[in-house]
This record gives sequence, C-alpha cells and structure tokens, in this order.
Amino acid sequence: MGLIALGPIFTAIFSLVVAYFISLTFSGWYRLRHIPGPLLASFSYLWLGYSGWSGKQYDIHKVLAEKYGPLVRLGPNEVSTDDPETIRRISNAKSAYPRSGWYDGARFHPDTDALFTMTDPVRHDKQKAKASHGYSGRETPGLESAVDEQLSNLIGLIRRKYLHKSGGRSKMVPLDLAEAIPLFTLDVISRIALGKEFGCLEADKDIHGFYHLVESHMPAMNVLGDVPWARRIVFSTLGIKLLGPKPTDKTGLGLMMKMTNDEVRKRYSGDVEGLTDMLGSFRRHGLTEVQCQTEALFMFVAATPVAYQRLKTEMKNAIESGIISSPITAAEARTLPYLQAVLYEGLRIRPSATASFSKQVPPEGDTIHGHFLPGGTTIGPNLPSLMRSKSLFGEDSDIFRPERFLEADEATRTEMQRNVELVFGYGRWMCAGKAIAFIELNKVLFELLRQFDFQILDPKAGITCFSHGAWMDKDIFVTATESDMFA
Ligand code: HEM
Repeated sequence: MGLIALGPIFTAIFSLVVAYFISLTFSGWYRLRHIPGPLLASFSYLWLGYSGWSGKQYDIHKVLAEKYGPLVRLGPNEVSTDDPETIRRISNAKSAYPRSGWYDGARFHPDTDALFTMTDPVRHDKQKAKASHGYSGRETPGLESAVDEQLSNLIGLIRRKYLHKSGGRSKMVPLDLAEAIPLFTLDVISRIALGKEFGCLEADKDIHGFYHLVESHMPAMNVLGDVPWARRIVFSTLGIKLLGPKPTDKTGLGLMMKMTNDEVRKRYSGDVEGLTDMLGSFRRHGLTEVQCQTEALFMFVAATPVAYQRLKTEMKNAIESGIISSPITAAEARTLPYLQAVLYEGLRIRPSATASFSKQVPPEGDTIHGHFLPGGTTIGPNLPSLMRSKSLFGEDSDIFRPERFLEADEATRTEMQRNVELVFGYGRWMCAGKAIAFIELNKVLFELLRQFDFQILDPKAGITCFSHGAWMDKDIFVTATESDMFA
C-alpha cells in the first residue's frame, strides 16, 4: 500500500481526534453553562492558566464578583464564590465537601501527605487531631519565646547593617523588606519546627536558597495546580519521583528535606519524654516518622506581611503607661485596638495567599445562589473580591484604612474580623499555623516600630508585586532610622 492510500486513513484518524476533543470541550462547557463567568473559562483552561501565570491573579479575580455576581465560573469544572456564608458552609466541620484535587499540586512526597494535602475529611480530621497540639502552642510552651529570639535577631541585623544614623556621614545601606522579612519567617519556622534556626538573619541571606526557589517556581506551580490534566501528570507518584525535590539536592526544597528528615530521625530515635517542641508533640500524638517529616517540611511554605502609621501614638501611650513588656507578649498586643486594626486591615487589603483552595461538591450536587452545581464541581473562595467587598467593609474598601474597624459597632467589627480571618480558611480545613502567624505579625509589627522609623527610599520607584496564588514582592526599599519616640 502506497503513501497515497494511507492519506485517507490519516485524515480519518485526525478527524476522529478533532471530533473527540470538540465533543469533550462541548460537554465540559454544557455541564456548568448556567454559571456566569469569562467566556474562555467556560470551555478551556487557558483563562485559569493565564490568570495564574500572569502575576496579576489578584487583580483579575478581584473584579469578578462585581462583573458576574457571587458565583463565577473559572474553568470547565471550576467555580469560585466571594460569599463568606457559602465559604463557611462548605468548609465547616460537618460539611460533606472534601478538598478538591487542587491540593495535590502542593504534594512533594510521592507516598505521604502533609495535613494540607489530605483531601479526604475523615483521614484529614484524624491527622489534624494529632498535629494540632503542636501547632496551637498547647504543647509547645517555647513557641512565643522562639519568635522573640528571631525578632531580636532581625532587630540586630537592621542595627548592624542597615541603620542610618541621622546627621551621620556613614554610607546609607537601604533595607529591602521584601528580602529581610522572608529571612525572619524562615528562621522562625526552622526554630519552631526543627529546634534550631537556619541562621538566615545572622548571614543576611536565604542560606539554602529556599525562598528564592519557591519564588522562581511559583508561576509554574500555580498553573500546574490549577489545570487538572497537568496536575495529574506532574503530581502523580511517578511525576513527584522524577521531578520532585530529593534529599540529595544541594539547594532549595531538596536540601530542606534532608535537614528536616535528619532532625525528625533524631527525635524518633531518642526518648519522647521531655520533647516540648512541635516535632516532639507530633510524635507523642502518633504521627509516624515519615508523616512528621512531611508535615515539618510543609511549614516552610508559610509567609508574613508588614504595615505602618498612627499606631506609633498608641504604642507610645501603652509603653509609657507601663503595660507592655519588652518584647511585647502576644496577649498584650491583642489589647491594643489600633495595632489589631492595622493587622486586620493589612490582611484584608493584602491577603497573602489567594490560591484556589477549592473543595469538591459532593456526589449529590448542591445549590448555591440559585445555581445547581453537579457533584464533582470544584468551588473555592474568591478572597480578592471578598476582601474588597463594599457591602462588607464599606464604600472605601479599596483603600487601606484601619479606622474602619474602630468606627464600627462591636457586632459589625466582630463580623468584619471574622470575614477577614477567612484568609486562613475555615472550619475543619482552617490553617493550623494561624495562631503562630498572629503571634509573628503582632510582635514583628510592634517591635520593629518600637525600635525604628522606616521611610520608603524612593516613592517614585514603587514596589514590584506579582500575584501567583501568593504574593511575591520585590524591592521594598526603605531607610531605617532609630525611632526617636522610644530611644
Ligand atoms: C499569614 C500567614 C498565613 C496564611 C494567610 C495562611 C493561610 C492558609 C490557608 C488559606 C490554608 C488552607 C485552608 C483550606 O484548605 O481551606 C492554610 C492551611 C495550613 N496552614 Fe497556613 N497560613 C499562614 C501561615 C501559616 C504558618 C506560619 C504555618 C505553620 C507554622 C501554617 C500551616 C498551615 C497548615 C499545616 C495548613 C493545613 C491545615 C489543614 O489542612 O487542616 N500556615 N493556611
């Protein structure tokens, strides 16, 4: 048979393949055709892929609710909502919604899940019951003092290297907060999780290249997580074995994996009594050695932001009235209303993690805002729209104005705070590190402003920000001077 005779066979195969993809696309579109959203998103993953890759994910999602309503279609099988009540209903402890396959995109161990990547509610709840003693601080009394130690190292670094003496002739070295704050969070988490800080603040460097590795991989990871077929290939057991981090790597997550594994091994070979840190607590409550290694490694993927202003007057008054320790305790910080308002406003205007965090509609389907969602549809919170909602936070919700929390009556303030706290998730899936994050935020904000005054180095230059499911900030250059208020 000559090539000419093969021609019609190839044409027939090609036509069949094209027809198959068209019918697949059509049935994908048809299933959720009643949910409003961008046209491209209704039949392909190009829209979701672009929004995740572009670095403008936050801005793209922020306007969706205003344009399409509280329920928006983001992909052939994906929807999001900015309605806080729906988000709470989906994630509450008795909900039948499991986590969606999106969480597989955060797996880095071929056989073991961290709490974050456990999608089945029953398995997840069992693991969370064991891990929460360590995370919450109930069995880790040194948690707050561990944060204090690292805070003192951060202040030491600023004094040693970046402090600009007013009127002095010494060369000014601008401080890049986008570099310094991740070093602080890495040292806090390593100190809490592994018992010893990495020493990034001491070296003024991301010693293991971890943060920079996460930053450079973020766009691709974000897209791979959002697009189901890509996720199923890359995060399959074989995919992780081939492409995932390995303890033999010289930098990044692989090196981190080795250090974590070694540290966990030590804890599991010795006596468990007397271990009052997180790993000890995990072991006491029955996490296996591999589960503990995976859990400890996941913690390094957490982050922290910063804020400023009128705050200083409140701080000054509190310090002068003698009610504040040095460093401030988390309990004392919670009594300062303006500090709390700044923190909540910071989390609202700049929710640090805005990835999909989607859950899966149970097999029988569900009706949300008058729209039926068939079983298997994934639905996640649209935090950018929610946090900028005018009906929840006021007409000026687009600007940073902590006063909104102080002006509101108590019931409204509590409701606003409850809604802002959705940045940590809710119910059974809620962030296990929320208490730790609040301790860090309260202390770092108060203590840095007690010691220093910060000024943007060049207001014209602005800050470079990319949103890929989490914010990646660059070049937050400031000058740090001794705070004349508390010298
Ligand atoms: C501002 C800082 C933080 C934010 C905004 C944040 C946000 C979140 C979100 C949105 C989730 C997923 C919720 C869901 O699946 O619905 C989560 C889960 C989790 N986070 Fe955080 N997080 C922060 C800091 C931390 C820190 C410092 C740690 C570790 C010490 C941590 C540990 C965890 C863990 C273990 C989970 C999984 C919880 C579970 O599956 O039940 N987070 N976080």
